[in-house]
Amino acid sequence: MGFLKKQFSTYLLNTILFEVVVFSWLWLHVTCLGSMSSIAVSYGDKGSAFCGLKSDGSHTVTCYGFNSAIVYGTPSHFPFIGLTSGDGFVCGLLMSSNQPYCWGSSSHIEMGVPQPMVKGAQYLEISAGDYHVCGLRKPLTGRYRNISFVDCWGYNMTNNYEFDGQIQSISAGSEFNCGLFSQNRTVFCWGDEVSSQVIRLIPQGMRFQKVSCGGYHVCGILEGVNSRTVCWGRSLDMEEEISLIPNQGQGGSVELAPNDPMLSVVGGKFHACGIKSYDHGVICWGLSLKTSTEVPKEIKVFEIAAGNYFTCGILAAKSLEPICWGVGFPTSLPLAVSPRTRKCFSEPCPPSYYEIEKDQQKGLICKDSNSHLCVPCSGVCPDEMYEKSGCNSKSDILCEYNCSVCSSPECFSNCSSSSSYSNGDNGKKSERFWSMQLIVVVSEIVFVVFIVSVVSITAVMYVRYKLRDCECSTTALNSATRLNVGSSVQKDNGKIRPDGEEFKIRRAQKFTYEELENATSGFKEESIVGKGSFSCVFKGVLKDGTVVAVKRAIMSPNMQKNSKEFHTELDLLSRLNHAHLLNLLGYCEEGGERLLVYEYMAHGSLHQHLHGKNKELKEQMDWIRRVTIAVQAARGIEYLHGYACPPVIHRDIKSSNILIDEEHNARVSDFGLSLLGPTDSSSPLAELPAGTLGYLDPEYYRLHYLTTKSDVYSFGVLLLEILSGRKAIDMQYEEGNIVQWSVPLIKSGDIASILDPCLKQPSDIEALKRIANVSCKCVRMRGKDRPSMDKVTTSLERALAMLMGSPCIDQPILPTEVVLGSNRMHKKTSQRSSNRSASETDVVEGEDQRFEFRAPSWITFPSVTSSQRRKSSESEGEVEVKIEGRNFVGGGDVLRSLEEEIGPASPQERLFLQHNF
Ligand SMILES: Nc1ncnc2c1ncn2[C@@H]1O[C@H](COP(=O)(O)OP(=O)(O)OP(=O)(O)O)[C@@H](O)[C@H]1O
Repeated sequence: MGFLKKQFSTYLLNTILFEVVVFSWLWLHVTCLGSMSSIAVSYGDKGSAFCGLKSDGSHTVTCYGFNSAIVYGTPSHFPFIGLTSGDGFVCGLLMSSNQPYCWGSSSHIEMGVPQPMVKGAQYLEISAGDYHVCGLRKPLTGRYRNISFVDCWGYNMTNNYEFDGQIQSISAGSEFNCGLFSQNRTVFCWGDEVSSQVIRLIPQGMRFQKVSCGGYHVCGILEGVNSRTVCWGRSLDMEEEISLIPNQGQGGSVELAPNDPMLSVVGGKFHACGIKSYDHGVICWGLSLKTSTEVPKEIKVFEIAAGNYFTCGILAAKSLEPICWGVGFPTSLPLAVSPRTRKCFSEPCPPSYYEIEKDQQKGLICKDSNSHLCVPCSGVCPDEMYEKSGCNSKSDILCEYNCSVCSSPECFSNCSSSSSYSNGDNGKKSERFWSMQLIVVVSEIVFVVFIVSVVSITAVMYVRYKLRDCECSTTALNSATRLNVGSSVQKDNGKIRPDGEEFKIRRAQKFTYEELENATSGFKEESIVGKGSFSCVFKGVLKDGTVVAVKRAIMSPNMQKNSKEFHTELDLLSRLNHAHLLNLLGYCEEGGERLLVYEYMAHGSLHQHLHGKNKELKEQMDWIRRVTIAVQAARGIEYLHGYACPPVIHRDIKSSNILIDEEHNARVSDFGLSLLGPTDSSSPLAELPAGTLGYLDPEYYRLHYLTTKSDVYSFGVLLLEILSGRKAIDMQYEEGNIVQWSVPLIKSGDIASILDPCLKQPSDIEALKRIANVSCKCVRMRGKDRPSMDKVTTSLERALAMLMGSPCIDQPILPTEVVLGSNRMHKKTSQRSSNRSASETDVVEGEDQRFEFRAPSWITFPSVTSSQRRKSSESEGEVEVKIEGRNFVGGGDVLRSLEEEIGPASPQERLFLQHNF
């Protein structure tokens, strides 16, 4: 960008040159609503007025305008040092006594010399606000030289103010005043702060040349060659019922001063204007009334003064005549005003002064007609300009834009506009300029686009890099689920890879078949601890003495299915790590053998405890232990949904998949049916739903709409199982389906009748009531109406705390042992909060579904050979029905309520539902 600009600048330097004549006076007094100057403008109900010191050198004042009290009350014979004005009045600093003298129609300012007056007080400067005027006393000498006094008269201000330190100048705002300390050049303000806040907002550590107040703001010109302007305060009085618009080309806030170097600034009610130091042009900013006239273009002025909504200046080029803009200014001003800085010399102007040209001297008379009327030369040229010719007795310094270092819009526009005025081949130069400018603009756009692209690409790559583990995992699973058993190769995106080669097995150890055979004493019958749909589970002892459970895939004709589930579980368990998930220790894959090695769960499954023949075992499962297990299982599932990356939907939550370790902690097991998500939510479900009868989410079955809420449904059934001690489906009862039986009872408030009769009811069943309510919400027909697992966990934790008699049910009793083996990119946004109110203990209604998706196309459900299978658990001989298809028979009311909620079922679905419920 800089390179292009440089080329452009060089080009401009060679082709464009134009000149700007700059006038400047080294010292001009600042004016505000009424700071002292050779001109003053009054405003208010009685009309505006313009007063100026006559140009004949008499220092007497003449006023014009609509306020007759000012115009006719003008003390025309008193010479004044300077003038100031406010709402309906004008004051002048008398040359004879250095005291203020005021006239006009103000009810706050006395006509004549304002009283009370400190005897003998002489003033260096006076300045008027809306309804008051202040005078800066001449500096004291001797031991009081470091004390300054300011006397004020008028509304709310009549007082003598004492300040430590010498004050260089003062300026009055609407109802406040500011001063500038001579020594450190800092600004201080006093008076009413409420509407302006100018005291609080004073910029710290800045040194000012001048300061000037407006209605509710202050502007100061900073020290230094740049003479930058800084404004602060509130430009807008909220109580004003007037419509204000930003000044043309400038921001709406008066605090946003332009960067141009300034000679002086003045403040109106909501606006400010300044004289630019390099060309004496005027620039205004802030807010003005809609009907305001703009600053006349290309005027050059010696001095300016601001009223409330208008500003007046003394034209430098047109016989020193006044000119005003804004709203409500006095019109037809025939007055020529002498610049306060003019001097008459008998000799030609001395160094740093130059003579005002004769044609501009109309009306400006020196006492001696042979004298030379001189004014001070301007200071130095601003940054973007250079001094083309210096100050001499006949002319001011001449500054010219240095087009090679343009940075401001003014500089650019001046440089460009000058091209059309340069002599010779003007047209061509202009054309070249604009074509060059076009090139520059296009180049800049291309450059910006390039930078944005580079930054975006870098950001995307960085994010991808950070997410690489997550993606890898998906890929691995993707591959795993596509694996074809029976052939030693698999296809993935057209690439042929050796079977299982790319599995990312991190912690799982690879065992030989022989090792596991030895550990289980040759897989003998006595070692079997359980049987699943596709596997037998054996207890075994490894060489190092570790007791393990070895899950051996049943050798079936459907090898592809076995292998698929084997790899799904292998892959999932390898990447998951949580205190309440069953840990995978290793695996073996040799020939047709598929074996997974787990930690051994000494106390079997929750199903065995709840529904086993051993009554003692069931009774051992007291309420606290049951709810503890529920909380732990909930945490495990919550981890799968919220923390695992990618999130995992278990799909087969049931009591036989909740195992219990030596310390009676629950572990969620059996990931054979688990799916990873989320992925492309628009992908249709590839195959049929799977799960276990009684636990299966009806919405998932009906609509194939798989979400984490499907697990929530199953978990709800599990909770009902824990509370009632009944199986999910138990045909020995009239109401065989646990949901159908218990939910109406819970809803009617009859909790006691669903509680397990094997256990004594706790004295306070409130905790169990809460759990029952949670389970009801979990088994709602629509997934989106069910709570998320984190909400369920929180509710259960609180219920457990209650059950254990914890004084503070907001604090979970069990530590949350989330061991994050996978990254937390998918960590839920709604973290459980321990400081929720007790009223929130119930799960939130209408919870959003965080990982709602349709199963992606790459997921293949276990293929179905039989629509319904019976699985016998070796250890308990119980019967559990597992479904993977739709061919079912049976009946029930649930179907009706489901139909009411999610629409009528197809004949096939009706069969399933009738059978299932
Ligand atoms: N790590 C283990 N420690 C002790 N017993 C276990 C272990 N894993 C499984 N079991 C026992 O083996 C039984 C069968 O487990 P498995 O995970 O193979 O099948 P399932 O989940 O019960 O049935 P399905 O696979 O059809 O869903 C369990 O119910 C449990 O009793």
